[in-house]
Amino acid sequence: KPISELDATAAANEAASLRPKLNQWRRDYYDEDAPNVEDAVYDREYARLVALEQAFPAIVTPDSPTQLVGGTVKAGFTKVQHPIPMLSLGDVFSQAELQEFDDRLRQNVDEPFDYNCELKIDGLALSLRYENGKLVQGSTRGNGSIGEDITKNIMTIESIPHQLSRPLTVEVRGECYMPKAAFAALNERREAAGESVFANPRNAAAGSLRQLDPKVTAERQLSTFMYNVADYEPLKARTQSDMLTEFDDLGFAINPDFKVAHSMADVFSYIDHYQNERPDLAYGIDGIVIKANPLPLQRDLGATVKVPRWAIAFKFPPDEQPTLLEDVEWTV
Ligand SMILES: CC(C)(C)c1nc(N2CCN(c3ncccn3)CC2)c2cc(C(N)=O)c(N)nc2n1
Repeated sequence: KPISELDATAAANEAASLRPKLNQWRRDYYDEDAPNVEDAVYDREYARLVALEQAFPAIVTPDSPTQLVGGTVKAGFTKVQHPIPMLSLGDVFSQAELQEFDDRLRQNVDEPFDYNCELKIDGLALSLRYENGKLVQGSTRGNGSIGEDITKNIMTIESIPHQLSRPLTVEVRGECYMPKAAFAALNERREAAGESVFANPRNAAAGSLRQLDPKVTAERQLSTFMYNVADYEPLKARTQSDMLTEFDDLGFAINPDFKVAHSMADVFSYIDHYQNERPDLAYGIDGIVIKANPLPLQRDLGATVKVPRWAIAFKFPPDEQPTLLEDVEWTV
């Protein structure tokens, strides 16, 4: 009914029925990173509550989502356009398919080249923009072209430098993840507090990054491994492996387990090694990524609609049953 036809009691009753729904939807959206309702529905119901409370200020309650820190709950984060899109990755599921990727690629490239092998960290892709060496913006990958501005949240992540060792203007991309031990401890805390637990470290990282309140992000022990750049220009590196080393020099966290492969035999032994090593890693991985090592070759080969011709992910079978809390090595 139009607000003008309501009296204070009717308005208070309607508002009282809206609040728990909106609060639950918000928790699902921001904590679980698993929205249970379309943004449009959330926005419509939220707008109705705001209108009711504006028409009848006496019905406002402290737990109303309209009363949250920093004024009204924003229906979402500010959107960010990625000037250079964040690509997806093609994937293969067997060494035979990987060999086909290599055969196909070498048909189009006459000079020999190495691959750089990297662990495929199971987290959330993000992009960090620096101007003259100063961190100015952090954003999620989103759909590759439009992401969310999470600058305030990523400022709380220790492994993300606020100032680079050189005054570069560069946009660096990587993965934000939650280490397995931090994930287990967080779920233990949430379980003890009667809150819902996260299904896996990737959801926990996503939910922790997309918190409206940066103070919550700060206590979630997130970390990063950076692995790509929007534009190679500002860097000295001429290969993927040198770029990772240069990222380290600049102050970024990179995954140390990368390895240059001079043959597919090298790639296969890297895969076998980390397929065995996987349970002992401090963080989740869902495969490995192999990339043509020469950066000029990456540039020349470019990408198809959304995936680079010069890189492919080899996916492991889905993780075995998640580690039961009792089995986790507790780090005090
Ligand atoms: C720069 C390229 C495109 C080759 C690239 N893309 C990646 N990803 C793309 C797909 N991504 C994605 N995410 C969500 C939805 C669709 N695609 C998530 C990142 C990489 C991810 C990792 C990693 N996880 O450790 C890595 N070492 N290297 C990557 N390299």
